[in-house]
Amino acid sequence: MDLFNQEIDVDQNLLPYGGTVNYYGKLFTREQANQYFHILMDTIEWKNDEAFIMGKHIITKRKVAWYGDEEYSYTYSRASKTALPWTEELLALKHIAEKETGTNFNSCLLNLYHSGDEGMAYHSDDEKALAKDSAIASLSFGAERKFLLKHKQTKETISIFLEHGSLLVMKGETQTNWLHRLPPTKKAISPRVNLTFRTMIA
Ligand SMILES: O=C(O)CCC(=O)C(=O)O
Ligand SMILES: [Fe+2]
Repeated sequence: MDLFNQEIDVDQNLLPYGGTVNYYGKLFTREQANQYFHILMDTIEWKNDEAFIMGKHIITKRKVAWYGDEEYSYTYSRASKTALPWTEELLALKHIAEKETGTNFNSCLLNLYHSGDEGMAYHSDDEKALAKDSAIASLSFGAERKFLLKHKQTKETISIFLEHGSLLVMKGETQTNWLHRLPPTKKAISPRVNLTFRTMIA
C-alpha cells in the first residue's frame, strides 16, 4: 500500500516513552483521497457536537458522527450518541485500516473541521467503553493539520503533520500517558475530515 511513502518507516515509534504512535503517511493517491473526502462530506450524517463542560451546555462548530457494528452508545462530557450502521465507504476504509495495522475495529468516530478556526482541545481517548490500551487508527482527508501529543507528567510535546489521505495509529499505553489535540490554525482555511477507528467493549 505504501507506494508513495517509501521514505516513511511505519514501525518507527514517534513517542519517546509511555506509548506507541506510528505514522503511515499517505495511503492513497491524491485523486483517491479527494474522492473519499467528497464522499464523506456528502454521505456522513454530520451533526454539531454537544458537551457539558463545567455545567455549561456547549455546542461545537466542529461536526461529528459515530458509526459502528452495533448500536453502541458512546458517552463523553455527559453527552451520548448511538452508533449508526456503516456506510459502504466507511466499511471500505475500515478494512484498509485493519489491513494496514493488523487490528480489527468495531466503530468509528468522525470529525469535520470546517476551517482552521476549528480544532480539538487536549484529551485522551480513555473512556471506559473503549477497550483498554486498544489501537486507534486515524485517517485524515482534506486540509493538512498539525497534531500534538503532550505527556501528562513530563509535558514533553510531539508534533506530527497529518497529510491528506494519511493514517496515524496510537496504541499501547498512549491514552494512559499522553494527551492529544488538534490546534486551531490560521494556515488551513479549507475543511478536514478525520476518522478514528476504535474498539468498543461489547
Ligand atoms: O482530528 C483529529 O486528528 C483528532 C481527533 C481526535 O482526537 C478524536 O476524535 O478523539
Ligand atoms: Fe482523540
